[in-house]
Amino acid sequence: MTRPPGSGAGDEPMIAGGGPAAPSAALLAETAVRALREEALLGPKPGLVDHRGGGAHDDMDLPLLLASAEALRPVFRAVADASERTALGVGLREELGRLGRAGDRVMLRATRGVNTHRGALWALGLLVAGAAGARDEREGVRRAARLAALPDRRMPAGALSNGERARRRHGVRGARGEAVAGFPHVVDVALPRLRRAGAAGAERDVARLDALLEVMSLLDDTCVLHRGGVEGLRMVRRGASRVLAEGGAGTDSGRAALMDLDRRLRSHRLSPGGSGDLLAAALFLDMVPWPEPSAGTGREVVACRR
Ligand SMILES: CC(C)(COP(=O)(O)OP(=O)(O)OC[C@H]1O[C@@H](n2cnc3c(N)ncnc32)[C@H](O[C@H]2O[C@H](COP(=O)(O)OP(=O)(O)OP(=O)(O)O)[C@@H](O)[C@H]2O)[C@@H]1O)[C@@H](O)C(=O)NCCC(=O)NCCS
Ligand SMILES: Nc1ncnc2[nH]cnc12
Repeated sequence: MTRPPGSGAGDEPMIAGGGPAAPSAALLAETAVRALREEALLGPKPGLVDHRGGGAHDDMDLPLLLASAEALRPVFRAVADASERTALGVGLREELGRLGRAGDRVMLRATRGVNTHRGALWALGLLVAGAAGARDEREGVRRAARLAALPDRRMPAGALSNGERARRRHGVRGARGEAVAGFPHVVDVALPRLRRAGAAGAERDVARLDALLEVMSLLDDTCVLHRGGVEGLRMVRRGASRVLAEGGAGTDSGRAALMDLDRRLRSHRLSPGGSGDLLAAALFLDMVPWPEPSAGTGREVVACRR
C-alpha cells in the first residue's frame, strides 16, 4: 500500500508473532483527530474553512475547526472502547448512536453552537468503530457500513435535519446512505486518487487537494443542496471537474481554476462540507496502522458520476 508522504504509519507496535498489533482505542482516537486536523489545515480548499478563513461559512474559522476536532477526541475514544468490548450488532449500533448524539453536544459546546463536524463525526465515528477489531482496511470499512445499516431504536424523532430535507427533495442518499453503501466516495474515489498521486511522487497537499476535488466533482453533498439547490450542486461539481481537467491543484492553470471556484463558492455561500468530511475519512483510513496490509478494498473505481 502506497502512502502519501508524511502519512505517519509505520511506527506501529509489534506483537510477539512479529506482525503489528491491532491499533489501540487511544491510537484510533488520535488518528481520527489527526485526520480532522489535517483536513482543516489543508489549503486552499474551495468554499471550505482553511488557514485563509471561513470560506463559505461566516460562523467558522480554522481555530474553531481545530478546537472542535480536539473536543471530539474523548468521543472517538469512547466509540473505540465500546466497539472493542461489544460484538457488532444492534446493541453496539445503539451505543454508538448514544455516543454520537452526545458527541454532537460536545462539539456544539466547544464551538458555541456552530455545526463544524456533525457529518465528520458520523463518518469517522463509524470508521473508528469499524477499525476497532478489524484486521485490515477492507474489513474496517465493511464493519462500519454494517453498523450504519443497523437500526437505532433509541434515535429520538426530532425536527427534520437539513440533510434529510435535501434527501427527500432531491432523492439523494446523503451522509447516511454514503455510510451504508460502504463509503464509495472515500474508498473508490478519494483513496485511490491519494495513493496514485503518492505513488507518482506528487506533493502531499496537492494529492490531498486533488482527492478533495474529485470527491466534490461526484458527491451529492446535502450541505451544498441545502444551501444552493441543484444549481449550487452543479456549480460545485462542474467547477471541481474543471480544476482537475486543467491539471489539478499542482499546475498553474489548475490552481487558477481552483481560486476562481473558491471565489464563486464563497460568493454563493456554497460549502462542500460533505466532501471535506469524506476527505478526512480517507485520511483516517490511510493513516490507521492496520494489523494486516490489504491490497485496497477490492473495489475498482465505480461510476459515481451521474
Ligand atoms: C447521519 C447524520 C450525519 C445525520 O445526517 P442528516 O443527513 O440527517 O443530517 P445533517 O445534520 O444535515 O448532517 C449531514 C452532514 O453530513 C455531511 N454530508 C453532506 N452530504 C454528504 C454526503 N453525500 N456524504 C457524506 N456526508 C455528507 C455534511 O456535513 C458537513 O456539513 C456540516 C455543516 O453544514 P452547514 O450547512 O454549514 O451547517 P448547518 O448548521 O447544518 O446549516 P446552516 O444553517 O449553517 O446552513 C458540517 O457538519 C460538515 O461536517 C452534512 O451537513 C448523523 O448526524 C446522525 O444520525 N447521527 C446520530 C448519531 C450516530 O448514530 N452516530 C454514529 C457514529 S458516532
Ligand atoms: N474544512 C471545512 N470547512 C467547513 N466545513 C467542513 N466540514 C468538514 N470540513 C470542513
